[in-house]
Amino acid sequence: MRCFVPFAVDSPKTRLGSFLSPAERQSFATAMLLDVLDTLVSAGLDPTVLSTAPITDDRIPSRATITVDDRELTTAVNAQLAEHTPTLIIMADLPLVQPRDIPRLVDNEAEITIAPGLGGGTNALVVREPAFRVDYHGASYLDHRQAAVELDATVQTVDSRRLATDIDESADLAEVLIHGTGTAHDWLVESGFELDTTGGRVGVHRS
Ligand SMILES: Nc1nc2c(ncn2[C@@H]2O[C@H](COP(=O)(O)OP(=O)(O)OP(=O)(O)O)[C@@H](O)[C@H]2O)c(=O)[nH]1
Ligand SMILES: C[C@H](OP(=O)(O)O)C(=O)O
Repeated sequence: MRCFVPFAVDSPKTRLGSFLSPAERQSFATAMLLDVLDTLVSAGLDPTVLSTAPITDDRIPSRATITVDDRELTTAVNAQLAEHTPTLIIMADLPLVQPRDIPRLVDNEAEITIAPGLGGGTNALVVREPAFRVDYHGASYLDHRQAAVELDATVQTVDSRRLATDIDESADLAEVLIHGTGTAHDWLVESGFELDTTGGRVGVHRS
């Protein structure tokens, strides 16, 4: 199955801006991308990074093809969907996803399969209906369900904690420290992040 991983090269992860410098945000975003690519390759897929700009990190080309499209996310993804289905679109900020999670997406026969993110985004999507188009941001999980209904397409939701955990805000970093096993986890540890268990909900602090 065709598989695209959208990736914003310039100024990624702005919501982590109070914890990470711009260079660190780029480095951490790349670490998460590496985890996602390793998972996809281990699951037998041949991913393409749908990138806003060329990627200079030499660890990426051995894991994926890189396609550069500097249009915004929804436009770039829809251009790919217009060419061919079935297609898997999976985000680059899902470092907890493991190879065993991927068959739940790609082996599903529904015309639209959605793994929602916490907060209502669309973390992964398999499109088998050629007329379907994405509309990201906001509660895009609901928007994508509605778009499928309007096309009379069958919809399946994949309820998975690992697929749902997109790393957007500082509280999400604790999830990577607790459950992560790959490059993003190691990046946080090497950058001095530790769990902060002093308050109510576990967070992170930097030593
Ligand atoms: N190709 C492409 N990918 C994008 C674009 N914007 C975001 N992405 C990717 O889409 C996924 C979800 O991104 P978001 O969490 O919405 O945005 P972000 O830039 O990573 O983070 P914020 O700046 O905090 O919103 C990640 O894999 C991003 O790298 C875009 O304009 N084009
Ligand atoms: C791309 C967007 O991500 P979020 O802004 O929810 O992280 C979405 O899933 O619609």
